[in-house]
Amino acid sequence: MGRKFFVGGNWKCNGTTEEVKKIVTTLNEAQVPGDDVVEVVLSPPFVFLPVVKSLLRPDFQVAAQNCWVRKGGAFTGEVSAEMLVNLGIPWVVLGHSERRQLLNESSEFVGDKVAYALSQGLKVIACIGETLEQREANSTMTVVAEQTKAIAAKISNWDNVVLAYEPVWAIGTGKVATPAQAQEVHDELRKWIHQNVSAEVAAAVRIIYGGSVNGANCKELATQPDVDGFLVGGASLKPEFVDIIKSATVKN
Ligand SMILES: O=C(CO)COP(=O)(O)O
Repeated sequence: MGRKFFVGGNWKCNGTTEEVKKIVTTLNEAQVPGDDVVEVVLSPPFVFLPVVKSLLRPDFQVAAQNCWVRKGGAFTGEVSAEMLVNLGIPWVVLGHSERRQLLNESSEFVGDKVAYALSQGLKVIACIGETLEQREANSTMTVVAEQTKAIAAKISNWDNVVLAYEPVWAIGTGKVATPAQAQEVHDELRKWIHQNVSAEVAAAVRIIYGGSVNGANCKELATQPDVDGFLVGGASLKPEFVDIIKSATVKN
């Protein structure tokens, strides 16, 4: 059983209603492989989720960029997993490095969020990745294993999890990981999952790459055997996102 290619578009904290509608129109008109070949998930800011969901072609899905760690209640400014389910939002991005770094989300907190979101029926794009300092200190695998372990410790079913390897030094920098660098970490991560979770999960879980992916570099990255797709930031706001979706065809 092959792993279906996965392309996520993380719009981060960008967009106006007009811009959002324009991106959706471009994507709706694009000729791309069917959803039997590639799973496409767009992640607009919370406030645009309803409009994107209502206008978007039915073969594409939507994701929130975060949700609260437990059941909703007196948590001003937060959005709960239950609310996303109530709105028919199937996916959520959790543990993005921008939240880990700027908002001090710890690996344990991210693990708790992943577990709670899954328990409510959401599918999760769980992000991990090392900083430049950590890579230069040769601790890439230690870091991503620690981040993955904090998730593995809290969940027992990985069916609804996509793991996004996003090296922090490659995010928004134009400094994309080489295909060999991405493949090396994805391969190591799969081995870690084989040893620490199970052979079945290791074979089935999709590990996608994120960090300066664009229309020009996506194909070569996609040829790597353990790269099962992408989580795209900046380029997901541009028409070249269509080319990134089309890179799924290199797997077939
Ligand atoms: O953080 C990212 C996706 O979640 C990657 O962002 P860029 O593609 O802009 O580098």
